Amino acid sequence: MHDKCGLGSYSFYIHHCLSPSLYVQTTTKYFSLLSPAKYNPSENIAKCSKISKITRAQFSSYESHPGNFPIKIRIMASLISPPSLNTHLRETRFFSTLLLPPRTIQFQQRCNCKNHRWKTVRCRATSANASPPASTSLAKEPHKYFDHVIITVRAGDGGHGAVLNPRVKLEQEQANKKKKRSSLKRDFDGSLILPMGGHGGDVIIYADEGKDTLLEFHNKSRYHAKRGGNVDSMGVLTSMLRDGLAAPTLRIPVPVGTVVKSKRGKMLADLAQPDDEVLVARGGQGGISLLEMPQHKRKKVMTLTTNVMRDDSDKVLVHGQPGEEVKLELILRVVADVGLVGLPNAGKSTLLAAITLAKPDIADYPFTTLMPNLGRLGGDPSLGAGMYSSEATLADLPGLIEGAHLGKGLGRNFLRHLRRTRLLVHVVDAATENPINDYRTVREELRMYNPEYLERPYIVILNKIDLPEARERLPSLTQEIMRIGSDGTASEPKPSSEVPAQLSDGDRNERELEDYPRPLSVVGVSVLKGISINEMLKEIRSALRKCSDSNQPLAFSVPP
Ligand SMILES: Nc1nc2c(ncn2[C@@H]2O[C@H](COP(=O)(O)OP(=O)(O)OP(=O)(O)O)[C@@H](O)[C@H]2O)c(=O)[nH]1
Repeated sequence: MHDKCGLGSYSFYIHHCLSPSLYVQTTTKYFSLLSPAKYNPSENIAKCSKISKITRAQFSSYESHPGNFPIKIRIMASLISPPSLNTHLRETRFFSTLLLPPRTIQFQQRCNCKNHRWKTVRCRATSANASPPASTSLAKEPHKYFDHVIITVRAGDGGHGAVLNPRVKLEQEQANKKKKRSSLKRDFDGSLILPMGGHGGDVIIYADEGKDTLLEFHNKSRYHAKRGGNVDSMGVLTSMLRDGLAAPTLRIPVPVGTVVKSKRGKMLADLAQPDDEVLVARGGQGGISLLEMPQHKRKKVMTLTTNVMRDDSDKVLVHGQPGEEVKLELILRVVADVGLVGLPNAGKSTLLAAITLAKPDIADYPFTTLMPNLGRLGGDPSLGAGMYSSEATLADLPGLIEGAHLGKGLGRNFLRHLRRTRLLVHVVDAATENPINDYRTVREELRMYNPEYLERPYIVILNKIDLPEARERLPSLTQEIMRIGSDGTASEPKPSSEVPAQLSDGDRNERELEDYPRPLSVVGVSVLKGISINEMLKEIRSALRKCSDSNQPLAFSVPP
């Protein structure tokens, strides 16, 4: 609960299921101004009757998370049709203090039992701008939340124009005109250029290299840009009047590789490069200013300017336009050239730490890695100018186990992070009971997720050859792995875009692991003890160059 709440929007977390016929009954004298209001789910809006000075209040944004409480209802209170700008400002200040502080709120819900027609539901109120209570599961299980979130953004409303009284200004100006001197600016058609309310702030989402995950958006899922400034006037036309200040654009940073979708699933942008950005909500336009004239003077003044307010309906033009509000789905797809896959404990994180500056968690228990870790692999200086072609970003993904595609272990959601990779590095623990079986298990899980992954070029790293049982088996394991797969396509990988055209879905499902390409190479290493690391690096770099030569889809363009 937050003490500081002004005029604006509030979130009510209701720890009970609510029926659609919801009536609001509040306990504090402040909120009782809003009651009773009927929530209408079909329109998603409910208007309060005009009570006291609050002329409009509405429910908006009814969000229900299936099987997951609380239900969130936002109430917005605002004024309509202020008689003039000055009174509007006074009233806004008045309400800001009047609404302090809403503490508890009771909702009454229709009850099924005969004795009680109404059931009272007590709720907590927080400011919509403040963070909702931090979810414990978010802290305990970040891997479930780091790459997907739904947020709501609202652009700023336009600032209000002003209703101005020209008093003697226009007559004065007429006299000045005769002397060829004018203090008021005019448009080409002769109408006065009167000040406008400031434009509401837009909302932009941009890719920031400093961000890794979408976790913070689970704590704060609503973003509001500021509203434009009102025209600062005392209601009198002077040549000193200025436009209201435009509100700054609200820029929301997200990790590189974030896909922005509208709530209906329409793709808005793929922010795959640093500083890529997308405008997601436009701020409202500022209101215009008009001259207020008594009826008998109107005809005369309208010969001088068209900016004369004719009737009450013109007042709408003085109000700033509301800013757009949109619900967005953010999906993070890690941007990496190389994806490390393998069973838990195979040594993927140790490998990443050995060849890049990344510092992932390493431990001898499964699922140490909960979220993808990224590391940057430098180019090979011996290649001269071509060294940049072997630079790459490596992503260490959480381990896969048999049945991951059915949700076992950490599930298979991480596999979406392989989508942008152009090379896979399959790490196999060569010291286990049956490394070939382990290898097949992971390949099978990849196939179940997306058969296209098996057509990507890949190399196999047989790890832990410092251990005697692994060292002895290395030649036979290498041979056996090279036997699994078909010829040709691995050494000359086809662009992934070509593959769906060649194969129908039915064909893909019937294909065995043996029908997919063989690895480009199999290398035995010990990443912990530093055995054959250089040989492994050579293979990774040469595979990367082959991918570039064959125009594989790149995670992002390699620097020239
Ligand atoms: N003997 C030996 N142990 C290794 C080697 N590489 C890694 N290990 C050990 O294997 C264990 C697991 O290593 P990780 O790098 O955490 O394995 P991972 O594949 O990232 O595991 P998850 O995070 O569960 O996916 C750690 O105790 C490492 O010290 C190696 O070359 N030789």
